[in-house]
Amino acid sequence: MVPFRKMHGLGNDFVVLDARQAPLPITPARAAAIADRRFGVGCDQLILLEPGGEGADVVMRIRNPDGSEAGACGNATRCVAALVAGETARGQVVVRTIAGDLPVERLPGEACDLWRADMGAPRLGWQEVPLAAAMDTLHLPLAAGGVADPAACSTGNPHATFFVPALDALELAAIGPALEHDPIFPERANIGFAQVLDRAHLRLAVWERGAGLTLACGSGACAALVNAARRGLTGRAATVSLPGGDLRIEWREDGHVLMTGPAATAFTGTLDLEAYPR
Ligand SMILES: N[C@H](CCC[C@H](N)C(=O)O)C(=O)O
Repeated sequence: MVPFRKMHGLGNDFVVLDARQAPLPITPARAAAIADRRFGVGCDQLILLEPGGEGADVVMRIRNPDGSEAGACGNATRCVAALVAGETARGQVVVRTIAGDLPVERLPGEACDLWRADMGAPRLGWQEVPLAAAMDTLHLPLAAGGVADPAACSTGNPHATFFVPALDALELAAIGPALEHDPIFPERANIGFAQVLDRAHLRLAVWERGAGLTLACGSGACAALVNAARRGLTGRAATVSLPGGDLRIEWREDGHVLMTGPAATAFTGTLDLEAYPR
């Protein structure tokens, strides 16, 4: 039996497995089976912890419920930092991902601690998102289901942000899949739908690559603020209100994006890996 920790960031939920002491055989098929909400434990992403090494406290690998690996997961970054900080009683944790090292700082709070992750600088070039051809990443020639003209960037994973007048008027589950899989995104993309409430407040819902609609998407909130600021719709800092709650996002003058929000453990348990497909 293998212990796991069920965590979430604003309801974007994770099964966290710990392979820091010994490797765990987690194939894409096994990750998908564990993430299944009926036949497995159920989660938006499966998070595998590996030993950190020089300059990082922990390595965080990220698998979507379809088994695909992602380079970033903002909400899980805060959760993993909270888990490691709880073990070490330190207020700073460096989480290493395949897209880079993310320093996270604990912000002690009355009701609950908040965690501020430095998600690094967004990648704004078409090849960095990536997109299928050279184009202006501020205005993509893409439209579907009543939305059009998104901006795109990478925050360690690919994001497109559509700016819409009324989020509630959209059937996101109807239009998300086709946009996620549009050939303009050679690695697919996370699709954000953002409503600008004022220059310091966005509403956002995200159809996540490999996962579908989630209650929150940390990297998507970072991408939405960056894309909004690039278009002059907001300043360089805003509250991003997602269905699961609020994140504070700041695109610092040095180019780094800071994401501040909560992290929580819902429960712990054990699972029999051999009961899941290899
Ligand atoms: N579905 C995303 C990974 C999870 C991102 C999200 N849960 C977050 O908090 O950033 C992708 O394939 O790039």
